[in-house]
Amino acid sequence: MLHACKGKYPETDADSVSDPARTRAVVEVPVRLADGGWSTPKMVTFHGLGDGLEHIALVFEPTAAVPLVRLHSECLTGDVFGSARCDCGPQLTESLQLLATEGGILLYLRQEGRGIGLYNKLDAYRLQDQGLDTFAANRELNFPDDLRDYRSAAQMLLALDTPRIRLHTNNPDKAAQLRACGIDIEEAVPTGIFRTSRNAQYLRAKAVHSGHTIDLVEELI
Ligand SMILES: Nc1nc2c(ncn2[C@@H]2O[C@H](COP(=O)(O)OP(=O)(O)OP(=O)(O)O)[C@@H](O)[C@H]2O)c(=O)[nH]1
Ligand SMILES: [Zn+2]
Repeated sequence: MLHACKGKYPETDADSVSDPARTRAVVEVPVRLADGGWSTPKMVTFHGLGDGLEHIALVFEPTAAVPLVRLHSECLTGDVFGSARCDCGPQLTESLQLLATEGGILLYLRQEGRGIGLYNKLDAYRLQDQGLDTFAANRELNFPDDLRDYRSAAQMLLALDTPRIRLHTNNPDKAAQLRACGIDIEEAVPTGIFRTSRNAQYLRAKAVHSGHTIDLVEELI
């Protein structure tokens, strides 16, 4: 049973999520890995996710008793086109390789632009090109710093019978929100730091404004 958690913005989203979700379909999808090999995780869809979005899980078996789990928020520019403005592409590549090697679950969450959507993210990029950092650009567009709410992720984990996890992230908000929804996080396993001259300011802003565990290497910034 899902812990009744209020989510991040209870004032605008009054329903607490306490209803369980259930899996809908399971299909095998062969995916190409960074090392040139292949893996065939199970792609899982769901009924009853609270936010109504088409999130998917990729389950790499065999999973450990306490599996490694990556919550990856959608980034069309980085994940699909390899944009160097952020670190999303390399993080996705890293997590797929790791999960294929040791087993675990990737939740691919349809939270483009930290929840503001693709067009708004591209508007925010234009403001960043004028000098605002990624969080100030959100605020200039009248959005909060980060709109993501992970209640559906908690529902997905419980539907997969995975209430206890090791979470692959540098983002403390992901762990805090999952815990508030009753997910037991045994350990936060940090992701790699994929810093380049093009994304250094983006990584710096994440460390400074949202507490990501990313070392600041000032000479690159
Ligand atoms: N609003 C906004 N969103 C961005 C920007 N750059 C990347 N994103 C989004 O940020 C999110 C990054 O997702 P993740 O990599 O899962 O999350 P994270 O907060 O970086 O945390 P970890 O990678 O788990 O440490 C994606 O939804 C991207 O689309 C930006 O400049 N503005
Ligand atoms: Zn990105």
